Amino acid sequence: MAAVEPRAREGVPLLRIEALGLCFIPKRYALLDKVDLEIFPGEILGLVGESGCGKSLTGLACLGLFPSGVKPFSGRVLFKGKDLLCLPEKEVRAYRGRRVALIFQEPLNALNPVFTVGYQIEEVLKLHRGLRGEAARAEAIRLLSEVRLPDPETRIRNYPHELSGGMRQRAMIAMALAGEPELLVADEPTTALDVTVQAQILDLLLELRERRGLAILFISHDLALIREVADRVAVMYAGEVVEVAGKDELFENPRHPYTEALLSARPEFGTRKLRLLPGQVPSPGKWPAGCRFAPRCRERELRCEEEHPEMRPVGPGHAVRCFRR
Ligand SMILES: Nc1ncnc2c1ncn2[C@@H]1O[C@H](COP(=O)(O)OP(=O)(O)OP(=O)(O)O)[C@@H](O)[C@H]1O
Repeated sequence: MAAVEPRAREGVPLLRIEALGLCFIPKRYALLDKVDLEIFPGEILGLVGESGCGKSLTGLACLGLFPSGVKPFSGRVLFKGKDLLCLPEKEVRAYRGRRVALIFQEPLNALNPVFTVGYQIEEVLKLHRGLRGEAARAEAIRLLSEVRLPDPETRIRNYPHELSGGMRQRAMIAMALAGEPELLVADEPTTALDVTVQAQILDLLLELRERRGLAILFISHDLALIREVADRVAVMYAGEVVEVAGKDELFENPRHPYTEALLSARPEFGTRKLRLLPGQVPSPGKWPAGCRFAPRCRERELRCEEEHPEMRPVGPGHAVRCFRR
């Protein structure tokens, strides 16, 4: 796999999430609370945390998408300074796919089984770039070869079920690129793939970032993967970001006890031993009043159980939500 050079955060963020809170309306409890994130042009931001921490909801929010029953109750989602939460739905639709695109674990959920791969990519080209007929077909073939789908002239006539898992993932990436987005939200994009195909898709994403200057929000529960691709990393726990830092800084100098625990929960090299974190992420609606990680934290003190910590800078580009670090 190609080595990734760490990047400096340059200029103004492409996307800035500010104090975003999401509520599950039927039960009236928060799913995300005061989430802050910045994604800079051309960078890969890794978003990591255990299942249920809120990674996917944060990823969807980058597209101004909220599952049914889920509504924002605070904050802003600014793309180049424009708040998606305040735009009329028509404008948000034009933004989705054109400015920001989404790929996820299961391409069969993104690709429609009754249309050919080519037809579906051409539909995006028509919608977002006004391409039709021969021009659209030629561009669809070019996109499929850009994502290294073998024999794109033939594959374009295939239905999704006629492709292997890795090929479908490539076709979904080609569809995501069709609107020429500046940001790609990749939600566990390689989790369902076997290890070899996984490495090929990661390489492809790195290549696309180089060639297109694409920024990527790379969501994964797997820190080893994040380490391969990300420039910076944000760690989520129970609906909030608890640590953010440059990749090397986070891996070499983790500050939050949760980040440390996640790092030590990785399988040790050459063994199959996995040190698991005791306890579970508290469910939404059952977050403790103080630090949400306190019940699982060996270093907790009285203050951690009583007060909710805010994010605090601890070094250049490094912030942590912990009183003790
Ligand atoms: N449509 C929904 N309605 C109600 N609750 C939801 C909905 N979607 C997500 N949640 C809840 O919000 C919390 C965060 O979910 P999210 O899918 O963002 O977590 P995640 O970190 O991506 O986890 P995973 O890795 O398992 O996908 C979870 O407790 C989940 O059960």
